[in-house]
Amino acid sequence: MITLIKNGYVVDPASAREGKFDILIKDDRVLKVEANIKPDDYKIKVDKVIEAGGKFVMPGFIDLHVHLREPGYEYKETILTGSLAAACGGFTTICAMPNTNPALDNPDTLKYVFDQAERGLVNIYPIAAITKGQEGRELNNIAELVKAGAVAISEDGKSVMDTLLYYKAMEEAAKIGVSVFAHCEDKSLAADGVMNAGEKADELGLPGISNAVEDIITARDVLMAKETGAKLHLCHCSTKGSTFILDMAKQKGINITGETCPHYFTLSDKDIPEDDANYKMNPPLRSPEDVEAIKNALKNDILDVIATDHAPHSMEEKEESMLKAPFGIVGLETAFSITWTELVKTGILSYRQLVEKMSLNPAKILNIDRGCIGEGSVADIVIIDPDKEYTIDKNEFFSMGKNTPFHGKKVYGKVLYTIVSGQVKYEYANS
Ligand SMILES: NC(=O)N[C@@H](CC(=O)O)C(=O)O
Ligand SMILES: [Zn+2]
Repeated sequence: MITLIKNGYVVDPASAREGKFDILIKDDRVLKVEANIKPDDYKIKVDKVIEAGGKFVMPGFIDLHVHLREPGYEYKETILTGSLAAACGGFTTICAMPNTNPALDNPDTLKYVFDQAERGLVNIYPIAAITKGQEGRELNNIAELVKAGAVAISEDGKSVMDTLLYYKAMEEAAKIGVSVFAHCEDKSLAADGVMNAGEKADELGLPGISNAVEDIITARDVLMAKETGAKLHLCHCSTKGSTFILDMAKQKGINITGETCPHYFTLSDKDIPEDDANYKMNPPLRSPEDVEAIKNALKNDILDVIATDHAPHSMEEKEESMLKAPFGIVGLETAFSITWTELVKTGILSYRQLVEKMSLNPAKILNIDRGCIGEGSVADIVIIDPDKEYTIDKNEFFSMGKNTPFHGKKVYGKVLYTIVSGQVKYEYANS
């Protein structure tokens, strides 16, 4: 199968290519990237031509932080529906977090995820839990889980509060060379908080979560990464303090990367209109000052990754008050357009930086051969109309989760095609 993508504006930081190019794909691989490819010159018969007409062509996005809810919470999302949402959002690879039921803490459950993923539309890589049942008491056999296909280890949903246990996990991770994805939250300090501590929480009469809840564990985890030599990746950074710690750690040569999510550079706690659980996620929406710090850290490449933390829940669960509803919002189908609108169109990020943070850097962190459009690389590609304006409508999501604070938001940037291993897995109906 030979596919030719013609006249795309290619942005590929890995090869330092940016400009008008054609891309020739043979089966699952990129064969050639050149201006004005004439297949006849290579005596090649093209089966499919995609006329990109100047639209953006980028390496498929890679999401390091997705909750697929399977096994155990299929009423919220399944691996199949999550993968549909991913393809629609331009993601060709997603990482599944381990807080399922049972947790991804044993090879059999990992195998179950891989089996389900076969039916999915995109590449799905599981992240294994650090402790048995994510209960924070007993370490899993990390080597065995990595051998079974886990691309990273994480206790996401919570922190490993037992410092000695986490230290041992980091030592083991360092030995094996697998990344540790850290959800930084001091549970005792967070207490029963449901939103950012501050005026808005007071106004709504809701218990708050201070920045220190995140910053204290961020500092602890960074220090442990320094001592153990583990590769640490900070999940969903939301505070000014965490970006400061990340910056310092990088300056000291600690092996560390950091991610944030679109909601943390778009919304602050001031934007929460009322007690509405579509604005409830962990960590919470912070102050406008934190939002500015997150944007600056992205601009200055202190934050390396934009992930979604796609966390679907059922309508019934999210119709509850903020006190009762579970933490989390969906993000796979809105991440690109929000990032494009809020950061690229405003000049905060360049095209190159967007691709680095949504594709190349995640690939590097996972140590996988993706995130680029070089000759010989896997043909995971997304084609985007940067000028298409539309209104986010949760009812159009492929995801089973409709829990988003972005319903009704006007955005730019529509995914036209998502190509996984040379095959078109999603095509926008009106393109
Ligand atoms: N982020 C959230 O608010 N929720 C996540 C857990 C997590 O990523 O910490 C979930 O699993 O629902
Ligand atoms: Zn988390």
